Amino acid sequence: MTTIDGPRTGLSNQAAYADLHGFVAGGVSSNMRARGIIEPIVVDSASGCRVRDIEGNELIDVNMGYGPHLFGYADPDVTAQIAAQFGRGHMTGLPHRIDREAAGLVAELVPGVERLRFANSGTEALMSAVRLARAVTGRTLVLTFEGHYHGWSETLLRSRGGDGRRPAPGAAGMIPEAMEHTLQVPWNDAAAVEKVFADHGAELAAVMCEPVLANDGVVVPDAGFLELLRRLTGEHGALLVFDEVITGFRVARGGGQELYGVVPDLTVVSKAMGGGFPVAAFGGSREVMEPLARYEAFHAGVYSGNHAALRAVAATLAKIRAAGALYTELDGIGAHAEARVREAVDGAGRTARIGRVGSMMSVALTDPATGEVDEAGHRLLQTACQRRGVYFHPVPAEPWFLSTAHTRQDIDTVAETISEALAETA
Ligand SMILES: CC1=C(O)/C(=C\N=C2/C=C(C(=O)O)C[C@@H](O)[C@@H]2O)C(COP(=O)(O)O)=CN1
Ligand SMILES: Cc1ncc(COP(=O)(O)O)c(C=O)c1O
Repeated sequence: MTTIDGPRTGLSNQAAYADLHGFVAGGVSSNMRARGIIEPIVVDSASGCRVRDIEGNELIDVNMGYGPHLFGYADPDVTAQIAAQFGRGHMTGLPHRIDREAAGLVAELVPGVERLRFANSGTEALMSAVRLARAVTGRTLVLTFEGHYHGWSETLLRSRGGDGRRPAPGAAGMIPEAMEHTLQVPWNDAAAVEKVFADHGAELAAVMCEPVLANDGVVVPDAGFLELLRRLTGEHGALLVFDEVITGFRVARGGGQELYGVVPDLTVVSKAMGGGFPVAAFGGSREVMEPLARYEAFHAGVYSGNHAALRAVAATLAKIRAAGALYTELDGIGAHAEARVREAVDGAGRTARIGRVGSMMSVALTDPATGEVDEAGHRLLQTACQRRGVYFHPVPAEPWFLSTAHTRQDIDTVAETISEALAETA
């Protein structure tokens, strides 16, 4: 029986990460996550709000795996149930008794979901949601917003900006025509949205957004903006799609649509839904999902809705549903973090842009003269903090994701570390 925690190799983080590059192209299986590694760190284990690297260092983590862990790493309630499912068979490819419980919980907690399909990742779910919107409306055009990330599929991986608001493909190897059916406008730009509908209203299959932008720092919708999207899509026969991969079960029990009281036609959820297990879902009203119920629209995936994933969903959502004061608690932790980080930055005579909704918070050092994000200064701060036992993402666009595992003392330690690091990097 091989143990999962064999003896440490004795390699340094640097040496182990260099070795890893010999086998995993880029050292990590995501370009997005490769940006998160300036000073190499190779994890040995994680629990609560801490990761331990292979050198034996323990760090307080506020990136927390990019958002799935409302209750911290290795939550015993969820992990015990997933482990038990593996012991009972976790992938038969057949309908399972856990399917009803998991789907029922999503439908109960998310206002806009009556019926859904499960998938393995947010990218898959969003790709499928857009395909369904095109099938339902018979149209192809999709309106997106700058900075909003909807995964890396062929028609959704966009660059910023774009002539005439048509973005360029976001990666090498994408077909040049990949964005032919995609428009993009700045977030919170009501005039630009109105113009798109004036010019293309009859062609639009969908308008897609993160109800709270979380991939370009945390930027909330302007008052009335989501309502504008809801009104215009309704008037023009387009579907409103909320990408709640991050905000779902994070900013409120029912996600951004509950927090802001705007219900989309299609919702995509992932991350917090599975408590860190890879799983996603897209869903909407019975009517919108009917083409899939009749197999007239297409979605597949041999692992979609596998029993381990749905056990993770059922365990996580049952815990969320039962925790009456969860979002008050998470907001309290976030407010404490915001206050202490502001104190640390002010105390160092520096400036920062902080955006926060509940336990999701972006912190970006800024140039006091221009107010623009100081990317280089932020990276220096991040490295200095990581050396002192605190990990946050070196790219300021990536939010902090706090959890019930973060105590006030942990947050105070993070803020004190930032103070020390700012003094060092002044
Ligand atoms: C709002 C939103 C997301 O934030 C999102 C994924 N987010 C991230 C993906 C990362 C990665 O590919 O390693 C890490 C983070 O940059 C980011 O949170 C996705 C794609 O989900 P997935 O990565 O599961 O295919 C869709 N919508
Ligand atoms: C040969 C082959 N390629 C691709 C896929 C798609 O993989 P997934 O279902 O994980 O998306 C499958 C799934 O059965 C397959 O058999």
